[in-house]
Amino acid sequence: MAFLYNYFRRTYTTFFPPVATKNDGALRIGILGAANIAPQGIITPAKSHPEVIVAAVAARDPKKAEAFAKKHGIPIVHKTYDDLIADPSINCIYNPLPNGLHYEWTIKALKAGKHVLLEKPSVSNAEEARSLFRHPLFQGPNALVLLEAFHYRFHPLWQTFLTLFDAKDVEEVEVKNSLLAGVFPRDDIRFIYSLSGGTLMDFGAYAVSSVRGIFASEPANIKSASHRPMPAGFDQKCDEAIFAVYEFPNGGVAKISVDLQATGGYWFPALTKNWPRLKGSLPTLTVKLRATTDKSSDGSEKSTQKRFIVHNYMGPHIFHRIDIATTIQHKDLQGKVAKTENKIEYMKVYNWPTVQEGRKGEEWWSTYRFQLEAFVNRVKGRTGSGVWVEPDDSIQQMEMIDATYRKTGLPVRPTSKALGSVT
Ligand SMILES: NC(=O)C1=CN([C@@H]2O[C@H](COP(=O)(O)OP(=O)(O)OC[C@H]3O[C@@H](n4cnc5c(N)ncnc54)[C@H](OP(=O)(O)O)[C@@H]3O)[C@@H](O)[C@H]2O)C=CC1
Ligand SMILES: O=C1OC[C@@H](O)[C@H](O)[C@H]1O
Repeated sequence: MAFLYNYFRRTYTTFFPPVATKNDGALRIGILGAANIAPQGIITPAKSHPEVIVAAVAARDPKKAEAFAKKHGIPIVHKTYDDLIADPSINCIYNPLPNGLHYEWTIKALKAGKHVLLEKPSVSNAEEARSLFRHPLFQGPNALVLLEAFHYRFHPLWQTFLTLFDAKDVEEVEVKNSLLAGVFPRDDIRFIYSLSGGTLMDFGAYAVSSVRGIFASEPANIKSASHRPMPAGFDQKCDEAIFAVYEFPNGGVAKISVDLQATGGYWFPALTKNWPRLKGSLPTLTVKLRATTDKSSDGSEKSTQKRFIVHNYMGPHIFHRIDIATTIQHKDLQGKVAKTENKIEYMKVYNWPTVQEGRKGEEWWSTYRFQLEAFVNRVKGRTGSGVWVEPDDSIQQMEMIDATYRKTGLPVRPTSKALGSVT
């Protein structure tokens, strides 16, 4: 009972947090577009942050912007994105536009002197990423802050998980992310090539980012990559599902399997193959370490194999669990398995044990709230938890996405025209 009470209390507070009194010097954030993700990504997290005010929004249709502002209590509505960026009362921009517009509007915002919290994936491809993250604007003291919003990385679950093993010992990783068919219509921004859509750019970007984090390196080779195309009549340059196998420099292998329109998996497949599939909807990641062997003085051997399963690494504030499974095999002098022991432990992480500087956070903080804390700390020159998505990390992420698309035979997502003009 106490467990259920705590679960509901924590989850309720995540979505309806206490509203903090705003400090003098609070950052004033403007939102580009009345985006679906904005309430979750910035508006709710900002409520409990004493140093953040969501002060303005602009949308292509001013009426839509007005309605959005009214609903979320945003005081300023600008007629255009350019007006929002030019507003001298705004010092930070949240950019949740479709992927294909990330580059253009982020460069414009930075050039106007604003810090930018940029939705993932940062841009359309590695060419854009190099141009953006290595921009001369970031050189010199008091440089602006730009963060690719890989929110899951900022939650203590992810960072604690990474401390449970040494990256060089990882043998196999498997990431499965799927979403049941119909959640996003097939003409959604996620499936429009000119807006840099594609499953690999969406849920797939988390799969790529997480395996890079687990191996703490970039893949040496893409062994295979394939996709399920969009159905006839929809954008054939977009992947509805993506499957890839990567080989890492330590000899380990990662498999990703990501589907944004999952169907089937029921009894009577011929009748049910088009039914939306709920099973497998929780993003799940499995990590198998290389077995280690200890020899005793009498010549017998003990081999230990560890496996971790992380349930819902993408949204741990709603639910998560790490399963730590250990198999120990005792071998006799002839090398025959004399005894096998299986142990399983479960782990949940909602807090940092300590942070170098600043607030530790609350157990009800969402990934987005932890991310906002880190963003503000960086703008204010504080260390905080120390977690960050470094510029080279964002570039390498896009390099791996591009290489995967090439391997499938699909084109790399298109480079923005702004790359040549708004530099
Ligand atoms: N961090 C996370 O958990 C999530 C991140 N995302 C990321 O956020 C971004 C936006 O996703 P989401 O909020 O779901 O998207 P939306 O469909 O809500 O689109 C976002 C904004 O983009 C503009 N827009 C929409 N369609 C078009 C179009 N055809 N052409 C030009 N502009 C368009 C609209 O701006 P306007 O209001 O001005 O019309 C809209 O408000 C993506 O980069 C996505 O990857 C998405 C979901 C979750
Ligand atoms: O980042 C994301 O996370 C949640 C998903 O619903 C969405 O498609 C994706 O963009």
